[in-house]
Amino acid sequence: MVSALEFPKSSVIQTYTLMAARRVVVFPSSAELGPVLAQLVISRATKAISSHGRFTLGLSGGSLVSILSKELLALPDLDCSKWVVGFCDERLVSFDDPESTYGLYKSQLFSKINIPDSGILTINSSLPVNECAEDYTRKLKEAFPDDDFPVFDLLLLGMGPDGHTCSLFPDHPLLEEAKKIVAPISDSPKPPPQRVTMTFPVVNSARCVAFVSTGGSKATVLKGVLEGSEGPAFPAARVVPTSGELFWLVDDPAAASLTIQVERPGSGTKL
Ligand SMILES: O=C(O)[C@H](O)[C@@H](O)[C@H](O)[C@H](O)COP(=O)(O)O
Repeated sequence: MVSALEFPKSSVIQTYTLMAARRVVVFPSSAELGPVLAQLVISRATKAISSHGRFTLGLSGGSLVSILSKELLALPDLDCSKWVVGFCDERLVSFDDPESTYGLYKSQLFSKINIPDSGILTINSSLPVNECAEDYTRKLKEAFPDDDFPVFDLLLLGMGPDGHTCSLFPDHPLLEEAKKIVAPISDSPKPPPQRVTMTFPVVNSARCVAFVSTGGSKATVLKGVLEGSEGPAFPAARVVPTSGELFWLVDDPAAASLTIQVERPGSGTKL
C-alpha cells in the first residue's frame, strides 16, 4: 500500500488542488441557497476591497436576477459604493424591454443600493451587435487597464438546460474564441438572437466563478457537465478558472442525478 507520504510532494499538492478547485454545494431549495450566495458575494467583496480597493462582479440573467437581488437587499448595511458591476452576457434589446438583463437588475437591485452609476458597465443597446461588442470591449478594457483579459473578483453564472453559459452555446464557433474579450452573437439559439457575451478567456481569468443552477430541468445536463465523458461538449464544462475558485451552487432537484461527492451545508455555512 502506498501512503500519501510516499507520493512525490507535487502529486499531493496537485491532488489537493484538483480536489479543492471545484466545490459542488447542494441545498434543499433556492430558499437555502440564496443566503449562502449572498454571503459568498459579501465575503469576496470584502476580500477584494481590502486587497485592491474595489470589488468587480460579473452578473448573469435568468433566475439569478431575483435570487441575488432578494438576498442582497435582505442584508443589513449593504455597502456597494466600491463595487464595479459588469454583465457576463447581455441581450441586445433596449433597457426598458422585459428581456433586458440590465433592465431587470436596475429595477430589482441597482435602484435600491448605493452602487455608483459609474460602477455599472452596460452595453450600448442602440448599437448594431458588432459595434455593441466593440463598445463593451472598450468599456471593460478601460475598467481593467492592467489586464490582458479582465480579471473579475467574482463572476456569477447560470446554465441553461442545453449546457450553455453566458451566451456561449453548444457547438457554436464562439466556444473557441481565444482573443476577444467580448464577442457578438447574432444567431443565438435562445431568443433574442442578438447578444454580446464575455468569452471563455475572460470567464476563466476570474478569481472566483460561481454557478447558480436550480430546478429539475438541469438534472441531466448537470450530471453531464460535472461527471460526463462528453466534457467540453457542454459550454458550462469549459468553465475551469486558471487559478481561481469554482463553485457550483445547486438545489436538490438539479443535483438529483449526481453520483459525485457533494457538500451539503448546514445553516450558517460560509464559502
Ligand atoms: O440570457 C439568457 O437567455 C439567460 O440569461 C440564460 O443564459 C440563463 O442564464 C440560463 O438559461 C439559466 O437560467 P436559469 O437560471 O433561469 O435557469
